[in-house]
Amino acid sequence: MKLVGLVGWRGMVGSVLMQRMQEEGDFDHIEPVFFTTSNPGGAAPKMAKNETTLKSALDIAELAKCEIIISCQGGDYTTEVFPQLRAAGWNGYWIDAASTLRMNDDAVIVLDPVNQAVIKNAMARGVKNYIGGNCTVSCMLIGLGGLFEQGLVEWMSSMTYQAASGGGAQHMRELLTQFGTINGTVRPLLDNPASAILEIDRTVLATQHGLSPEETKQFGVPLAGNLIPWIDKDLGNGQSKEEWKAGAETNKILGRGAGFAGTQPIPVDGLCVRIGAMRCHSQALTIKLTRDVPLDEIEDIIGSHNAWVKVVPNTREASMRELSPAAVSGALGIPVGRLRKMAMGNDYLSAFTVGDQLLWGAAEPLRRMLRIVLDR
Ligand SMILES: NC(=O)C1=CN([C@@H]2O[C@H](COP(=O)(O)OP(=O)(O)OC[C@H]3O[C@@H](n4cnc5c(N)ncnc54)[C@H](OP(=O)(O)O)[C@@H]3O)[C@@H](O)[C@H]2O)C=CC1
Ligand SMILES: N[C@@H](CC(=O)OP(=O)(O)O)C(=O)O
Repeated sequence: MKLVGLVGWRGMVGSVLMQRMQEEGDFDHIEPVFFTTSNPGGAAPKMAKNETTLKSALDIAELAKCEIIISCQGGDYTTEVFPQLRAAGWNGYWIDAASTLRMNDDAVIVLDPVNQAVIKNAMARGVKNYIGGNCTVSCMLIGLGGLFEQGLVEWMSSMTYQAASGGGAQHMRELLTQFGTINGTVRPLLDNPASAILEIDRTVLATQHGLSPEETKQFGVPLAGNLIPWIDKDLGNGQSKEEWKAGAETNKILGRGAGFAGTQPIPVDGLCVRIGAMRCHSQALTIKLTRDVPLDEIEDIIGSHNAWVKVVPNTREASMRELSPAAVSGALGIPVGRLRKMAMGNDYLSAFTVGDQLLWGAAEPLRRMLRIVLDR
């Protein structure tokens, strides 16, 4: 059995990956070696077989024994360790959740229900670096992959509603702490049915403005009862890095644009907004179709693309029940709804989609890439 190094397995993304690997029986097919940056020599988790102690994730010689390494440890780790490993002559498969290597020429962004051909082609060429995509992009493509596959997207605008988990575990905790503080200050008023709603509102606002530096350490500003219309770095041209990824990564996943001779990129752009959801990213999409296709055909194309996408009828009841973070959290299904032709013309389509950003947005594409490598 192949030695598979697992780095970052106890973090938030890593824990979801471990859970999915157990559910799918992936450990039956590998000899796992668990690495750590903080506790070398400690006990490996129960999925360990022969190697029951944790190895140092900075030990290049130990890492190099593995034929495949999966890292969910983060970008700083990849930046530090990956070049050293390759410099030491390691020629194994590197499968990574971090964005560090995504746009490199010798790396493929993996989302096999959408770009299996790109992955297979790269494997045939000897490419060894397979990187999970940005969570918003991956969830969008599992939902709308059918339209891209059929060449129906001329351009797309995505307006996102991204969960706290995108920032990491501490961000989720901070969101809940803020909700708790705010609730605490208005609790007596809420308990009194005769209290004035404007007083409650004033108290909430004063509490948001008065949150301590400790309570806004991760986001920098309140997120509870609020939103933040900027995610990731400022690129200096008015666009956030998260917004740039939508176009850059979508096209790379699809095998279009720069690096893919004879293809033109599909413009994908919009605004990325952080909201107070826990772990599901949602997005409202405006899609300019390359031609006017009847709505029932569009629903068929979207719904039949893969096993996880589900078309939600464009009704109030179905949208409220099936098209929300609370409905989708913890599951692999990607609902797509609010499908309708827009006032701008019959070749303008609206859509809304929601995805668990820790599953299709992070862990699942890596897990499936491991199986592709094992099955090759
Ligand atoms: N968060 C997200 O939504 C997404 C993240 N990613 C990528 O995945 C990387 C990892 O993200 P994420 O899982 O959120 O990071 P975490 O902060 O949850 O975990 C990263 C590492 O922190 C260490 N750690 C320290 N304290 C703890 C603790 N109390 N519990 C668990 N681990 C701890 C662990 O390393 P050790 O065991 O060595 O101490 C762990 O592997 C990101 O940097 C990013 O590159 C990709 C897509 C989405
Ligand atoms: N930036 C995403 C999470 C993430 O980790 O993205 P990436 O893998 O592209 O760095 C968010 O904040 O929601």
